[in-house]
Amino acid sequence: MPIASISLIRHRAITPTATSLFTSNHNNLLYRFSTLRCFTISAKQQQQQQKQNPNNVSKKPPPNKNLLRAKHTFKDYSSLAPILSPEQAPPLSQSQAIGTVAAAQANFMRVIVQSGPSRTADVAPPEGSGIGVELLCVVRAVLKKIKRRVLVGDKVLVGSIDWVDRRGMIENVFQRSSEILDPPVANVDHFLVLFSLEQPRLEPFALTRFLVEAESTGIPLTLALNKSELVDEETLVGWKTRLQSWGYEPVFCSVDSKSGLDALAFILKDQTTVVVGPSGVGKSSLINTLRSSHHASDAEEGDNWFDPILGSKWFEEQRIGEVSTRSGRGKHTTRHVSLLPLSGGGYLADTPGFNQPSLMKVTKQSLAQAFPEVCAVCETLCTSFDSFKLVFFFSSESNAEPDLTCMFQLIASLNYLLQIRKMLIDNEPTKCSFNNCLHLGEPGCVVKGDWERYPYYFQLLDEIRIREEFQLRTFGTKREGDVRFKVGEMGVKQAEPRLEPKKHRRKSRKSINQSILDGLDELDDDDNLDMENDPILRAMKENQ
Ligand SMILES: Nc1nc2c(ncn2[C@@H]2O[C@H](COP(=O)(O)OP(=O)(O)OP(=O)(O)O)[C@@H](O)[C@H]2O)c(=O)[nH]1
Ligand SMILES: [Zn+2]
Repeated sequence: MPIASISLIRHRAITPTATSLFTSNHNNLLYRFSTLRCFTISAKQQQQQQKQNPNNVSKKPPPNKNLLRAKHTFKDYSSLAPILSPEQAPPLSQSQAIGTVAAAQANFMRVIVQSGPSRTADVAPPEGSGIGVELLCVVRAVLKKIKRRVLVGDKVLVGSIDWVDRRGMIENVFQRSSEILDPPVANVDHFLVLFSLEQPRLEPFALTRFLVEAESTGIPLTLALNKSELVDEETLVGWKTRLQSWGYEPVFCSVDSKSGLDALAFILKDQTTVVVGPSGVGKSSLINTLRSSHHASDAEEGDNWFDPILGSKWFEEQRIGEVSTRSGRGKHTTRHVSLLPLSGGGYLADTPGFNQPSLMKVTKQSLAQAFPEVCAVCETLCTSFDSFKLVFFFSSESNAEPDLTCMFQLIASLNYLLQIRKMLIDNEPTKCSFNNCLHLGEPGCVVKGDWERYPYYFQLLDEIRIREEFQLRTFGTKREGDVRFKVGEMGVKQAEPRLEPKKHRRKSRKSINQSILDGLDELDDDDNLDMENDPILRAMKENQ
């Protein structure tokens, strides 16, 4: 604590705005050092600019001594920079490298580093060889203090690397392109929603739940149906037609008869894919088969694109569970997640034990957007709009003389599409008379109940409504993440801990779920609900 107080006093000399950034909260104080880092960077940049362009010297203000002193004072925190942007390539020392967190175990993270400065050839892979090295890393304590969480899938800056013992320390995290909660994985590019046609039998409502959960993240998904050898051709065709009407093109596969696996391997290449689906459908079996050299079509036999630590086992075969003969379900219980490197490039994450999508991120208003069949018209138009942009781009890039007639036609059509798009955006997400329409037969609603999954939509909407009402009572607002983002100095996005009122500790998910269940019981005998005006309750009554 004394160190923090001294820093605060010195910092007061810098600038009044910076002083106001400080609070007495110790966590916040630590976080603010990262803001301070921006000040010191800009002072350095100014100096560099002056060196490069000496004519400008007189126009620039003299270097602020206080800023330089601040830099000196906080040099111990020099690597606590703002979150790094994905394209950023910070200069690396001999003991630093950039890598991907592939697994988390207790206090250690396994990081596969790919890029780094030129290092001694016998301990580190040659630069540009494409071969990664596994390092066992701890997370720098100060990152934990400011709640800059490191997740599996994160791109990280590793420092203090001992290339012989394969140890290092995660010093900073790059900004994520995506983040999912169940299981917690960063930078996911793709979901593989895997179900089996039999053992356990494909259930349309369970499938809908998984699809809705995946759709709600906005991350692209592929739907694959395993154990296809257990059903006849007629069943396959039936499911294909049915799923097409939901807006999906399923990939049929069978780990046992090795069918459909090349198509899947092609789809998964060079992406970080999370495989989701109920227990017992064959997720682990599929992952093991796809990772075996037999199915890495582009990789040479035995070609391991990363060099594991001697004796480490986390990336080896996934455990395959038995299917319980009584329930037809799998028996997995472990809940941990690792990114398993695919030999041809990319990663796969298994999700054992994450068998019930929580739908925590789905709201009443966003639910309809997770059903592709509801906004099918909208999507077709948007897709044609995007391909149109592409055509336009190419024609203007070509070296040939521009064909004016063609160009005018293009512009006219572009205008037309823009108008349609505007119309759609104005009416998004529902195209109904009022934009918070829940499609439950409200006046002016264009979505009728004539689609197969309407009852599922209805059921999920009811579930989400109950949860939202409970959250509103309990937390006063809808729950959001524990970190909020602020655009700081130089437009850099920075994470800031979001503290719960009164308590500075986050409740465990288990206790939140438990309190939600308790609350739901209370809610059932509550008569304060607005029965008259609630569209879901009204529609339920009408459907009875
Ligand atoms: N008939 C048949 N059985 C399969 C196929 N693929 C996997 N299985 C079997 O299905 C059972 C469950 O497979 P797992 O890979 O453990 O399933 P999982 O989805 O990973 O299950 P959890 O780990 O519990 O989430 C195992 O007995 C597999 O041998 C297939 O294509 N056909
Ligand atoms: Zn509507």
